[in-house]
Amino acid sequence: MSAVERPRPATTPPPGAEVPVRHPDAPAPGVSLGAHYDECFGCGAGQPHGLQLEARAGEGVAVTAEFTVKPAHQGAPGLAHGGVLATALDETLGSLNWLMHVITVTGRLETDFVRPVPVGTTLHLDARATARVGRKVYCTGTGRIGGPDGPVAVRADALFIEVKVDHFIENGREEEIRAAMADPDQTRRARAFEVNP
Ligand SMILES: CCCCC/C=C\C/C=C\C/C=C\C/C=C\CCCC(=O)SCCNC(=O)CCNC(=O)[C@H](O)C(C)(C)COP(=O)(O)OP(=O)(O)OC[C@H]1O[C@@H](n2cnc3c(N)ncnc32)[C@H](O)[C@@H]1OP(=O)(O)O
Repeated sequence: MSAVERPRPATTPPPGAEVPVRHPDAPAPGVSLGAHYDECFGCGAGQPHGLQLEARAGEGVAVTAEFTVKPAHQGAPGLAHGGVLATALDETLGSLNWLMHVITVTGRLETDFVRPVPVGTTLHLDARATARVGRKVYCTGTGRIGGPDGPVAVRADALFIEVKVDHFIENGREEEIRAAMADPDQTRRARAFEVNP
């Protein structure tokens, strides 16, 4: 099959896709984004074994983040589990929502594991949105070890799909949805994504 006939990978934007736009009210570069949900396994402080990943706004539609691998994140002895590293990328890519003021969920996440990541390592992550087509946001990210300019240990290309807050209200377990809706701070955070003039 020639390159022309081969189907385009789902994470590769089609020609003519829109360039993602930074929302005018997006947090300034360097500002910490905080957790979108306190119980989130990726970023919430309420999950002791979670990643507790901390993301900051970057320039344009980009973010940076750090995550330190804990003993609870092992796959092989002394090494991070690949699924945990994919979660770190997923969470960092998901944080791009704050920059565009949209709510998106992961549709597809393609991850390359390039180097093993030992327990105790701080993974320096970055992500940027590369294209938008309708509800689809194309994005890419890397995780480096030894510093923000260190070698790449993991990388991912992803396709996120825009949803409304109802996506969570209709699909989440009632107990947690009720608690989230009763929490004014949570409602404020969800609104910050949805207001998109
Ligand atoms: C007040 C209470 C509220 C509390 C809420 C709290 C906070 C909310 C705020 C923010 C939270 C949001 C994000 C958090 C950030 C980071 C966390 C990490 C991110 C995640 O971890 S998030 C969890 C994992 N994620 C899922 O749980 C998704 C499960 N899934 C679905 O819910 C559906 O599947 C959905 C909605 C994705 C699509 O469903 P749908 O019916 O709406 O739309 P449809 O299928 O028509 O797709 C439309 C176009 O996307 C293309 N498309 C879709 N899926 C594709 C795929 N997989 N590959 C290639 N293309 C795909 C189609 O081909 C079509 O393309 P086209 O338009 O070109 O035809």
